[in-house]
Amino acid sequence: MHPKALLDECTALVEAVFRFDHPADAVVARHFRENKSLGPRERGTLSDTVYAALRERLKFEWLARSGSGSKWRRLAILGFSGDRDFLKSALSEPEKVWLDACAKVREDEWLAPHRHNLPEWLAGALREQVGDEFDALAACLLQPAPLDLRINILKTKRDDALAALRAAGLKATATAHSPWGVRLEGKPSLARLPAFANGELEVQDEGSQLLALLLDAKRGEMVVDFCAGAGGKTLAIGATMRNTGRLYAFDTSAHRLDALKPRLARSGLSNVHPVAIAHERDERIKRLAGKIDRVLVDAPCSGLGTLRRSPDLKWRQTPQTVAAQAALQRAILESAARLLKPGGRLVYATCSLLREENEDVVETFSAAQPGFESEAVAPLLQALKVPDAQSLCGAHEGERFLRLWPHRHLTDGFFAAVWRKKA
Ligand SMILES: C[S@@+](CC[C@H](N)C(=O)[O-])C[C@H]1O[C@@H](n2cnc3c(N)ncnc32)[C@H](O)[C@@H]1O
Repeated sequence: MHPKALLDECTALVEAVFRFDHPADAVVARHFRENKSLGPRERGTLSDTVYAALRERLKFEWLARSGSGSKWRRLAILGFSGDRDFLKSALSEPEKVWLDACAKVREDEWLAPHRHNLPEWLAGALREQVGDEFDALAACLLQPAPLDLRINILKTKRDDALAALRAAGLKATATAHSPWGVRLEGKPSLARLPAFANGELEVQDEGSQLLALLLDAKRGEMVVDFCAGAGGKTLAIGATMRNTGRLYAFDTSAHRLDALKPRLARSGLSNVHPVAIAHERDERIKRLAGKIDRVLVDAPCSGLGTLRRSPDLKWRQTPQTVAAQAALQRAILESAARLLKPGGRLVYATCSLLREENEDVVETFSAAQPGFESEAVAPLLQALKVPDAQSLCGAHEGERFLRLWPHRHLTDGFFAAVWRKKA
């Protein structure tokens, strides 16, 4: 594509994504569907440019106050991910002069928001939690996430998977904490690998793998994945159950559960039962009350632990949306808890970094439910032979909760708490 046409296309996509009426990945995917002639390299430039503009929005908007042309074009120029000379061949002379001036702004001229690129309410909440580590956390959230895979333990061993990936020319290493994880360098295309087609590998962040591990579901048990979505954790849990027992995958989105079906077929699991529920108090849940050994509540949340992958969330979430999520999280947790039999394990998890969706929800539940005993996470992970389990649980919280931070653990941000239902 001609440089001028590609920059125009980037500008249009930046404008569409910055309406923030839909998730950025959905807007980008729709643009690609509607423009089938775009090649892989052009698609790469378009999505990288849009994501760069989302990540560094405050810095770019500040720079874009000078210059000419539409704001969206200036953001697209600043975020443009392709070759510099290629970009310059699409620019007018005044734009080239402006871009050179932008490159000369010194580090000490930036104000704090231009460095952290977070809305003030979120920067304040994170600073309160991590203190001196705030700059490291903010810098980490501006980087793209690595590509993690989970091996299907029903079909392969990690060493064999690593050897196969390396033989295919990929740079693959074992993840530091998850026993099932493989981290890949770069953004290789995975579709062509036979190990994907035959269900030996799935894409899943290392942190997400640790949540499924923490449930510790066993052979022959009755287990519920209450907010299963497209089944990232369901697949891992089904494999730990060695394809025995019964694993219900509940979700209010039938659409998301539909996306689980081809993944299930690839995985070789036949113990999973997807069930679309109307809401968390659905009749079908009541029928299973008191019969379940383990329940995972991977609650709908702000997703602010995944900003490396979904930087639009920091602009789409507000204190009001977070408060609404927290209310829903409390309702789901309370309802899901009714499923457990005495001695059963309840795991509450989010991919949020905010106390309001994590510790606060947990404290409210514990106070209202004396029949549930809180269990410290670090010893549970140690028993599961997770290396450095204590370091994943945050010294300040007395190792009670899993607390994964992108800058500390190089995973997405995750939280988990565990209870045992008293006999
Ligand atoms: C964090 S996502 C789940 C991700 C999934 N567990 C995975 O590992 O891929 C939260 C899910 O909760 C679902 N959800 C929202 N409200 C719900 C409710 N009231 N009851 C059950 N699930 C709900 C959403 O549709 C969404 O799929």
